Amino acid sequence: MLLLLAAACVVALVLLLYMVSPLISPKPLKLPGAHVVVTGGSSGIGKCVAIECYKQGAFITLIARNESKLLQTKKEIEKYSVNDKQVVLCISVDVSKDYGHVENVLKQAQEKLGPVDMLINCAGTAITGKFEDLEVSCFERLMAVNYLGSVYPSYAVIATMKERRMGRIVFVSSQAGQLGLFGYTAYSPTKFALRGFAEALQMEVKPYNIYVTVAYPPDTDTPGFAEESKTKPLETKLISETSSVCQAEQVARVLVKDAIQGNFNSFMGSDGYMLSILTSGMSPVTSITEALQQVVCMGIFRIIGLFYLGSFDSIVRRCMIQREKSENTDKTK
Ligand SMILES: NC(=O)C1=CN([C@@H]2O[C@H](COP(=O)(O)OP(=O)(O)OC[C@H]3O[C@@H](n4cnc5c(N)ncnc54)[C@H](OP(=O)(O)O)[C@@H]3O)[C@@H](O)[C@H]2O)C=CC1
Ligand SMILES: CCCCCCCCCCCCCCCC(=O)[C@@H](N)CO
Repeated sequence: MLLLLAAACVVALVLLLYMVSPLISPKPLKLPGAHVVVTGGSSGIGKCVAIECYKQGAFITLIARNESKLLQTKKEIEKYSVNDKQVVLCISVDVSKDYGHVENVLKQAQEKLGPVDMLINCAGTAITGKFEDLEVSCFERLMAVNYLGSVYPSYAVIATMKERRMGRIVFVSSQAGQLGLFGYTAYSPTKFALRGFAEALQMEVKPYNIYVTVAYPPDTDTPGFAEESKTKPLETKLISETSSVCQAEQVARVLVKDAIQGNFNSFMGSDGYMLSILTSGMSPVTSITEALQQVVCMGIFRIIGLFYLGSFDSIVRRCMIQREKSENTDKTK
């Protein structure tokens, strides 16, 4: 009897250890003196992320295509220096085209500023429209920029990070990478893809003390967002209004904090919180409180989510009826 009890205790202890081991929080990354690479660093969220890291004492490499925009942003960032050693390096490259090119420029950056401590994959773009209205080439282009454009820089830095047994890699997904919405047939899959990639990569690199973060920002006031809004279908606009437009500085602050702490999930606001719990699936956890919240809240958030889905369906239906009506009146004219 005693033996049985002892065996049960051992089994319980082993099970507990298995459950708790993935919950151990990593040691925060120290930003002062660190080398942070930000792709898409010349505009919007990427620019604010670069400023946030620079303010905390990091050395920055900005990556984007347009050189004059890069130089202008470099000047802007340099206003926030906290010591006279800090450097902002600019590199013009398309992250989505040629892997060899991306590898070369990252090698150059590491020769100048040392090995990369944190890579933030922010380069990306959105095209919205009804499925049949989008050109087929959009699907390839968005996958290339948003997905492969994050894989290539990560591939170029991972070996050194593993050797050094430290590092952070951040992927900027989107709330549209947590649920598919009207108008986002080309964009959403690229952001979902980042999540799958990040989960697989995190499992590989965790024993090397490298932590991966996926950020899911809501609509954010940036030049990219302004551009996207010009051609957005009415349905997408109305559905998106469910959650408010954020400031890029705010998104950047949260993202950098989560990346430093090594949190897998980075979200903002109350719907961001609900979505992240609801879509946590088999993604890694980085704290016991996070795990508990997922276990307790998932069911109730699903119920709330069903109301959201109902309202989205009704928006789409109303827009369709409206459109058909106006088409009919056009015909009778
Ligand atoms: N704004 C929003 O509402 C949201 C945005 N996001 C995501 O956040 C990221 C940043 O968005 P946002 O700040 O709005 O975008 P912006 O359009 O304002 O900035 C995009 C940046 O990426 C660079 N970039 C674009 N394509 C490439 C490329 N092929 N190679 C290298 N650099 C490139 C741009 O520079 P250049 O053109 O000179 O190359 C620019 O620096 C994107 O991944 C976006 O999907 C996620 C959720 C919401
Ligand atoms: C319990 C569940 C709550 C669910 C709330 C859902 C709210 C949905 C709003 C979706 C907004 C879409 C953001 C896309 C942003 C983006 O990536 C583009 N702007 C890129 O430029």
